[in-house]
Amino acid sequence: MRLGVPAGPEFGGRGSGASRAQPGRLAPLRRLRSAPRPGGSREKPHPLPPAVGTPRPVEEAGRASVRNSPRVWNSGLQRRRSSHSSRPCLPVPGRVEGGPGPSGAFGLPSGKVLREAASRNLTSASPQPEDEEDEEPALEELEQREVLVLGLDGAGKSTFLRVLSGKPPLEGHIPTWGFNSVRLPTKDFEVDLLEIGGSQNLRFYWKEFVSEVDVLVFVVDSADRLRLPWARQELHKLLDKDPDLPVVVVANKQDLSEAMSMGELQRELGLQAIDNQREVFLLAASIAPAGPSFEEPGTVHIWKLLLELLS
Ligand SMILES: Nc1nc2c(ncn2[C@@H]2O[C@H](COP(=O)(O)OP(=O)(O)OP(=O)(O)O)[C@@H](O)[C@H]2O)c(=O)[nH]1
Ligand SMILES: [Mg+2]
Repeated sequence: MRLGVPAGPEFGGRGSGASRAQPGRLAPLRRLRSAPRPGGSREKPHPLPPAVGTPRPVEEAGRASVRNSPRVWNSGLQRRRSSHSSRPCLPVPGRVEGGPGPSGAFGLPSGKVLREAASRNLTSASPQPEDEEDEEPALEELEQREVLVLGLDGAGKSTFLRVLSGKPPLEGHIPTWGFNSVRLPTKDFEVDLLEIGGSQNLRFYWKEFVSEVDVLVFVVDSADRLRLPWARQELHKLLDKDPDLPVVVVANKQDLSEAMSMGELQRELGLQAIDNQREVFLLAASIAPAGPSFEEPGTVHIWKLLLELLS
């Protein structure tokens, strides 16, 4: 088994990968396939035409629109992706950070549903009739990339989405009871990031979505030693579900003194054992360090890697 990229300076690492990387930097990691997937072996779920409209540079991601939890349903989804036909709606209260109040069940979004909601500037959407499928709104023309953000509750997923979209982290942990999404434009495409809450009753739904996205980001609380075995178990369930999906494991909360080293995390998460054909990265991060100021958001390097993988 090849243990990928040594921790070079460009990744903010310090050598063997056994030491803790600097918070906020890309950490020693393991890349098992040298080239990013340039639309290669894994078929894009939405082979859409090239982006239209005014391209915006990646650096402007902070100004991206944030769509907090549009209430959407799965209507129309089944027609594009057959595997969606069995996708369940989340039988959970609809309260999501910044989103509408509790009422009824959520159907989790995928790119198409998110695009529909965004194009209509909706925070909630009703089921769409079948014959609207052919009417593609302007936003539908934009090329999309989809990233699923998972991890145990409290790992930092919502914080990641907030910081990426230029918002300050929230004080304390406000659990996501359904999903949470953000769309970030780049000059070449738009990136939809979808968080599904990490509480135990929501983890069941994670696997329904891994085959629908381009990259999986799995956020781990590096200081949560006790629950690491659960994180490992959930991560490997997802890996088993889609053997080709590139995975970025974010070892978050590296600012905490009790945070595990990258070597330890690599071992405890069982990353060495992962199939050589898969792209797997382990990145150290402090997405929202508890201490005073920090120079750059802890998301910068994660975002750069995502862009590389999605290009
Ligand atoms: N010390 C420290 N705390 C962090 C960091 N990132 C996030 N947090 C905190 O971790 C807590 C949980 O963050 P969330 O983003 O809400 O966690 P989540 O993964 O979305 O959790 P669920 O929605 O319940 O699945 C919050 O209090 C954050 O401020 C970090 O890098 N360092
Ligand atoms: Mg959350």
